Amino acid sequence: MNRLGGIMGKGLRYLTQTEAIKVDQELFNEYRFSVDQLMELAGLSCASAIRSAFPEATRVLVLCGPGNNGGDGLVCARHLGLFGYSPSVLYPKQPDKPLFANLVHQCREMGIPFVPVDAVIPGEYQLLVDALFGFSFKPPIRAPFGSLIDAMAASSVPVASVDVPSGWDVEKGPPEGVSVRPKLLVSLTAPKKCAEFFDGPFHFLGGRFVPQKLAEKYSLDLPEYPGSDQCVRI
Ligand SMILES: NC(=O)C1=CN([C@@H]2O[C@H](COP(=O)(O)OP(=O)(O)OC[C@H]3O[C@@H](n4cnc5c(N)ncnc54)[C@H](O)[C@@H]3O)[C@@H](O)[C@H]2O)[C@H](O)CC1
Ligand SMILES: [K+]
Repeated sequence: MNRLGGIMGKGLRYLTQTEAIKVDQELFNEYRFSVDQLMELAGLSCASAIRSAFPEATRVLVLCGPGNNGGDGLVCARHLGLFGYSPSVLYPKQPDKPLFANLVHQCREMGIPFVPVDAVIPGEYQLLVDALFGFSFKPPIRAPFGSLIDAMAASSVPVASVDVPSGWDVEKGPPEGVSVRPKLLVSLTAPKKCAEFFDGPFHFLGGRFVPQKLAEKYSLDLPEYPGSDQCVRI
């Protein structure tokens, strides 16, 4: 156990950006998972970690980016709704692909509001879910995301980051100056190198879909997930 009650993996490995992309590609190509399958489990694990870390929050704003990290955010929003939270989604750049259009449709049909894009995040939320960028992010940030990341960084509302705190270099961590400082980080599959700079109280591992053979190939040495839980505190 670590000082905050989490389970320490013996030698939990922190992945480089290249390794994270390679593991992801192997899941799709060698193991023939579809992106929908993995995204569903990734987003569910994020919602589960949020339920563990922030059981009292009700109004949650999920900020979704243009890639699969944003897709995880949409799935997470849907599960947060099912868990009894009141999520809203901010989704400035919606890709023109059926996967994302379907996730948006599901959220809308389940009564989840999509809020207009605004650089100012109103104080009516109790939690911000940062699903803007994950392991494919390459600085510098392009519009309109810079102002959103600045607004998140300046907000007094706690932030829960999906996989990588947005705006952070995937390996080198937070940029100089003001940056997003999440209270909760949900590392998916395995933590990325930037997670070594995470200093918030809650670090969870999620994305419980990694085949043993793949974990061994990359020496991931993942901690055991308790029972049927979708996430584990690390
Ligand atoms: N194996 C797993 O663990 C799985 C993780 N999942 C999630 O997928 C993301 C990675 O998704 P990907 O689509 O590869 O990338 P991102 O979402 O990080 O972003 C790509 C998106 O962002 C744009 N972009 C990149 N850099 C910038 C920039 N500087 N400014 C503006 N925009 C930028 C780029 O053009 C793309 O549009 C991973 O982290 C997990 O969250 C899967 O859901 C399941 C498998
Ligand atoms: K993120």
